Amino acid sequence: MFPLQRNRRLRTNEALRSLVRETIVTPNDFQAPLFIVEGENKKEEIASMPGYFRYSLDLLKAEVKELWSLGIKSVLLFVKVEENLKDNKGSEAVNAEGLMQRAIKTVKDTVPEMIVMTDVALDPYSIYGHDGIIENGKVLNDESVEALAKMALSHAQAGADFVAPSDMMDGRILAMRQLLESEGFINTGIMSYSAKYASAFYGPFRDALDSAPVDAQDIPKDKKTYQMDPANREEAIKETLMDIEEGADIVMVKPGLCYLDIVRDIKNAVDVPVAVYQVSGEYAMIKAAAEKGWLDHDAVVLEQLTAIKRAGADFVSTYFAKYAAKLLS
Ligand SMILES: NCc1[nH]cc(CCC(=O)O)c1CC(=O)O
Ligand SMILES: [Mg+2]
Repeated sequence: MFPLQRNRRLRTNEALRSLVRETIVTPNDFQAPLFIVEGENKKEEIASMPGYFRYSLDLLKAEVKELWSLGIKSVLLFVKVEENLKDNKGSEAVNAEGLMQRAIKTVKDTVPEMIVMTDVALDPYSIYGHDGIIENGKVLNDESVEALAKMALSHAQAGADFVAPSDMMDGRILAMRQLLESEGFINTGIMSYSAKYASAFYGPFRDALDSAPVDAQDIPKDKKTYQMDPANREEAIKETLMDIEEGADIVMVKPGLCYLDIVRDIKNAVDVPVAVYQVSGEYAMIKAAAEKGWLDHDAVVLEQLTAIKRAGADFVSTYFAKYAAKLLS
């Protein structure tokens, strides 16, 4: 007797494998997060993210040109805010001459076609390292939403193509959409971090921006009252459907690898593009294991990006964007 199906036949050689391959990853699938710092001629490596840097605006230009030349068509901007500019309300976030607002203009002036998305959350601007305003030991929802909507408007005014609220307050997408519409920014999109988990994988990011929740009395030690419980699945669909109803153009699942079941659930449930954020801790894990010689760095990078896309991501925000684009070229 012979086997009725010889599945190995389709795996005989690379030509055949590539013919029947279900998921192809290209630089079109990547969005590059960028960390920006005040000053000149600065390219600072982030200790817990080897090979990843914070750039001052002058050096940002060359980086953005290189990304574009490699086929990466979108960036997601984050700023490291000077300590003396931080307060509880994130007042600096709406400064028309602030670092973010100048960064948006710098990117658009350098490569006008580059799609610029901006992180909207108060944590880099907050003396307490929280995404919203704090009062009596609690993160206020509605007051924070009001501040976040103004922040989004300020980014739109500076020229952002999309704002990307990462704060997980309730009702912020509706508030942002309404404010943007009423101010004439009808074409500014919203990419909502709609299913964002209270994950331990954000540590290196908080090092990069010096934005971790501070350890002080009456300040919440973590973000569990607004970011989602990693144990929850159904809730991710509820959160995401609500954000779409409120006006989100793109929804996001974050982090990536531990949440690919959520990615597939959401891909099946919605008819808008689904983004996935492969976060800083995921980057750091691969770097650390590769540094020790325990994993094949390049193979693992491509395998993870392929897996995220296979799970249902329409694109991936990834610190490997530039590197993987080079690998693929
Ligand atoms: N709200 C800000 C924000 N936007 C993206 C990340 C994490 C990204 C990463 O780890 O790569 C965070 C940190 C956090 O929520 O604490
Ligand atoms: Mg929500």
